[in-house]
Amino acid sequence: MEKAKFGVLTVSDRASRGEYEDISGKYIIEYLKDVVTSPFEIVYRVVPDERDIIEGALIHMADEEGCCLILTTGGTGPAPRDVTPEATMAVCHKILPGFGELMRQVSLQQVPTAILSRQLAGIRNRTLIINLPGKPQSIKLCLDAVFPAVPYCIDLIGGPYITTDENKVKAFRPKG
Ligand SMILES: Nc1ncnc2c1ncn2[C@@H]1O[C@H](COP(=O)(O)OP(=O)(O)OP(=O)(O)O)[C@@H](O)[C@H]1O
Ligand SMILES: Nc1nc2c(c(=O)[nH]1)N[C@H]1C(S)=C(S)[C@@H](COP(=O)(O)O)O[C@H]1N2
Repeated sequence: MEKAKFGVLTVSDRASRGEYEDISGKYIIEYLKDVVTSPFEIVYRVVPDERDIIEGALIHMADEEGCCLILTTGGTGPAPRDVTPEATMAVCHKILPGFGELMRQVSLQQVPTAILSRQLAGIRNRTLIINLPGKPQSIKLCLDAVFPAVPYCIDLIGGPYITTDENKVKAFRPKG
């Protein structure tokens, strides 16, 4: 079975400077280890809220490392330095609006300020990129909502066959 590579990109000025621990990126890694049962390795990076650096990291993870999936956390809000969606849009060839719509919908049940997140998802060649908010408590909620569709999306872009622990996330493949 082909070993998948998953990119985890934390976008945070303060975490990148070491002013606080990157809890969100670590939660994402724990989530993947908990849920995904097919073989994979993680490519992990923490970068500041700088559009060029975020784009460079996304392109490196997609084109050089060959990640089939990149999960970003942070920088999706309306503050002047929040530019993760712009960087994601710039490197993607297709946008998948359903991911952001669903994640905001489930997040709204947790906090009314979920509408402030401009998080989106898109495809760069054979890589699916998904933005998650920076708040650690948003990670599981957002991933639980969208992850059932992630393995099939990776099938459709020609990536490795991803399987999950069905007790945690039931991957849905329309063609069975
Ligand atoms: N990677 C992370 N690990 C732990 N907590 C985080 C992380 N990213 C964000 N947070 C928390 O969520 C809050 C809102 O996230 P947001 O991405 O807007 O951060 P921010 O205030 O712009 O921080 P930064 O200066 O690090 O970019 C932060 O103030 C912080 O408490
Ligand atoms: N599930 C969930 N979504 C959430 C939040 C949250 O606490 N939980 N915080 C919101 C807030 S307050 C902001 S400003 C935006 C953007 O956060 P970011 O800049 O850290 O990505 O995400 C929103 N989405």
